[in-house]
Amino acid sequence: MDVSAEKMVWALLVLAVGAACWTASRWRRTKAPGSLKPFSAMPAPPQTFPFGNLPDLTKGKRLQFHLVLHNWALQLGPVFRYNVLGSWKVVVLDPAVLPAIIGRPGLPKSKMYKKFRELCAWSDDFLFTRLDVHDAHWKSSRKTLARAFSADEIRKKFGATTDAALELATKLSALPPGTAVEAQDAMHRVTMDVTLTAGFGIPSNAVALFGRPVPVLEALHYVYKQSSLRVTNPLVCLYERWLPFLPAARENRRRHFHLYKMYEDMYDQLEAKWPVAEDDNSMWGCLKRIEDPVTGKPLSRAQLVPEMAGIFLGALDTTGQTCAITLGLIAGHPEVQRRLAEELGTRGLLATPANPVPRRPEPEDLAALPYLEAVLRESLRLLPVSAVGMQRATAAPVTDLGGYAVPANTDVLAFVYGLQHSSKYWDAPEAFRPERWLTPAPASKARFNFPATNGKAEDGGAARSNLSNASRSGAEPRATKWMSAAADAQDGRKAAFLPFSGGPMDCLGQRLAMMEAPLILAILLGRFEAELDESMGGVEGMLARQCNTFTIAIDQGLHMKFKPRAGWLPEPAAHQGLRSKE
Ligand code: HEM
Repeated sequence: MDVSAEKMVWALLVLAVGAACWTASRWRRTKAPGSLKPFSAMPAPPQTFPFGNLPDLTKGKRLQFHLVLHNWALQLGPVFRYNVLGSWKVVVLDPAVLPAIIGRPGLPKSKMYKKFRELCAWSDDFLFTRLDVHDAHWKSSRKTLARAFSADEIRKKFGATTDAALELATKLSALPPGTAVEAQDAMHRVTMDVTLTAGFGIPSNAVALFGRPVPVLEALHYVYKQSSLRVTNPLVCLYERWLPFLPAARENRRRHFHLYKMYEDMYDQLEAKWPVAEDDNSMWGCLKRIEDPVTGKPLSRAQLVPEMAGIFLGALDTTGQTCAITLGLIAGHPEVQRRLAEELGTRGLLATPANPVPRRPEPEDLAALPYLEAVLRESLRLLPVSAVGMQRATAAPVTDLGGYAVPANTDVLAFVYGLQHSSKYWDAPEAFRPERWLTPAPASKARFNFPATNGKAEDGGAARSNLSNASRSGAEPRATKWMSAAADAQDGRKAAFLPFSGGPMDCLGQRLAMMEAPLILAILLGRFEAELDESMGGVEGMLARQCNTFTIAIDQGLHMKFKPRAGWLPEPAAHQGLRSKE
């Protein structure tokens, strides 16, 4: 055979193999309904008539829905279903199946949101707005908002975050020795100040009011808790709908309207005071530039208030809880705290008698704190704020989920807590071991890093996010990359770590979160030794009180003491952000 004929044979062979792979993958995607196992064959926990599994889900005083699901997953495997009031829900924690839920094209989120809204909201509510990739409005909004999360924009928020954390440090240092502080509340104040002042240009003084109530936070937390309660137990909202004059129903309605009113006020302040310049890529600037995909015009007030509320909601508790929980875990593991202090010391960020006023951190410091990064990752693995995970609903009558046919309109859950606690992917999954993130992958591979991009548009989400780089890198579109990482199911760090979700709808603010959280932690831990208050019963006591109130939280408070480090001279508060009247 001459050379050209041989080349031809090889080319044909390659084409034939390519065609076979393509056909096989098409066949897999369009597998005939008959080749799927029936929905009834999917494992399920035993039910109690007539409420299905409701008694299990509502048992006990705490909202520990994620722990009930985890327990079922241990018994039933990575794809199972449970029943509440006659309606089936599917739970998935198999990385190979997750792309069919949250990858592209994935399942629509809007159907699930519609149900959620019916359960939890009292009007055409402002709480949940961002729908799904099948929605032209979502596309237009995500693309425009991405500029607000570019590396340049995140760098701009570094100063405001530093100010807010330093101001909190000053407040903590003024407390009488041994005072216990509710760490979740303290952290929410910091993230609220950062989001409002640096994100929207709205004056905020939640940290300055430390020790006194902040109405927005109180309203938000009430609404979160009540909404989580109603999702776990839909009977609550049924009887409230039928008996709206009940005191509990009236209180819930009142708080919802209070929160909506606050959002409206916030919008009015912005509209009146902050006209948006062409190059304004603040959150408010980007929101104002979103165009209605149907009319091509900027969004109306009625469309923008929910968008603004969505960002506010996405930014506050998620990062605040992550910081608080990480502090709690560090306080409960003195050896981790010691090692962190050493690392901060190498950068001049630790208060000591020889360094009484640690310098202000610079953006570049974060990339040089690999152990802090490992601690944060481990905290996001052990207690991910979105513990229950990503909820979607099937659109088509038969969807292939792990080989099972799932009927249309079924709720499906990509169960993050179960995935991140699976012994299939993690050694000793219940242990807090930051070291698992240090080897064998060098810490330099993924880090807190937001290089200047000179205004180039980019998605602030996973494409270039720090934590998710473990599973995504290079130029490949992120959904594809993430899916192939999911297929590489042996390394938990690649396949089974989704605190910010995955696929096209992943967290838009993750890069901001991964600037805020380590910076706040570095500032506080450089100045204080964190301790759990005796009332917590140690780290075991803290973990036993984990609950779900929209984000994961520690029920009845995460009470901690912050002992100033020897030699530290507290800096005067240098809050340079916008202040509102106290
Ligand atoms: C540690 C902190 C955070 C965690 C763990 C977290 C986690 C998540 C998760 C799990 C989702 C759901 C994605 C899905 O449904 O597939 C999400 C969505 C979102 N997050 Fe975050 N988040 C955090 C911080 C933030 C911050 C600081 C912002 C800033 C505004 C933010 C903005 C958003 C937005 C806008 C979405 C909706 C994305 C979309 O629909 O396209 N998040 N986040």
